Amino acid sequence: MQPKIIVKNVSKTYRVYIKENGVVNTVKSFFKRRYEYIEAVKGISFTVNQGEILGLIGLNGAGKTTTIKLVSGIIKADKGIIRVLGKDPFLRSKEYRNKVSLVMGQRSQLDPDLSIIDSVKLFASIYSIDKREAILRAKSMAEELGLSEIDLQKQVRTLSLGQRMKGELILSFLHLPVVIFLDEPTIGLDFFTQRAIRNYLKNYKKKYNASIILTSHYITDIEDLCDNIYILHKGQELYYGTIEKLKSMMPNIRKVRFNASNGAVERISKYYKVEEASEEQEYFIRFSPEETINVMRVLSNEAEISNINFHDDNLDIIIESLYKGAEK
Ligand SMILES: Nc1ncnc2c1ncn2[C@@H]1O[C@H](COP(=O)(O)OP(=O)(O)OP(=O)(O)O)[C@@H](O)[C@H]1O
Repeated sequence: MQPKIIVKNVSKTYRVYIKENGVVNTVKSFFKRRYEYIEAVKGISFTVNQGEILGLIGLNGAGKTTTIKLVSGIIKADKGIIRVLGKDPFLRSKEYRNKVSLVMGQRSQLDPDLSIIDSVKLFASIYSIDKREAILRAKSMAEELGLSEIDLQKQVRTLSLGQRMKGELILSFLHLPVVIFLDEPTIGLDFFTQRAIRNYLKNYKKKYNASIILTSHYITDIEDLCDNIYILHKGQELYYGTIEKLKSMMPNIRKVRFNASNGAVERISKYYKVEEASEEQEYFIRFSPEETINVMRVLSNEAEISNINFHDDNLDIIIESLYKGAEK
């Protein structure tokens, strides 16, 4: 069977107008505009089969949202081929729109003045779904997501972020799409809401054999949901394949995170490369499992350590190492 989503050698460059400072320069730029070119995505290729979830991973600005916009047909690629359900998504035919859905975690389709159920009724008429059937679907989806009947009736602007996101999903899945694009669907949500959304997506994929592309900065989303991952770095492919293959490709890495004084860090640095963590006075060392005893010895000899934490070769450590390798 043909993959439901095909992306072949796709590139996208944005042209940004450079605004000059000062009156003279503004007048000059009226005649000769200066532009900067941002190569957001460079020659990316992947496919998504029926019943598959592909996770798009990358640092801020890596090109994830651009990729989602290209594949969903919001913007046009400069180069390459994109096919979704055999069609060019940029043409956005009615048939295509009826089978596809796009959820952007940071942009809402819900009208803040209406309730979720009112929006559901509106969407039902747009997608020509029987109103009663749409309400039944919405209620059953709400139950699965842990959203109460009362929440469905409340004005959207009074709902919490998590409740709104659940409403967003109900609306986006109402027409039972078979291809779904999700850009950071769990952003800013608490642990329980994230889990409810993950379970919902997993069940939906299974029930409707849907093909899904998802971006997320949360490694749990990626590990829990994705059959394949595509790691983007500066608009290009850094890795494409399963999580298991990625783990088997990388040397076994462990990481210890600890708090220590500056003096202690200096002493430990004689033995191991100490890296700064995001929090103040927090540091970490990467090492192979065979070195564990030695690392513990160095740390206990050289410093008064508070708050020590060991991690095994978690996916986040592996991906971080990949990024570091790409920077060398
Ligand atoms: N409409 C636009 N015009 C100009 N440049 C853009 C536009 N959209 C994105 N970019 C640039 O393209 C690059 C990729 O951006 P993109 O939003 O795709 O990254 P991302 O991986 O989704 O980032 P984040 O994780 O921060 O959301 C960035 O340098 C960004 O500034």
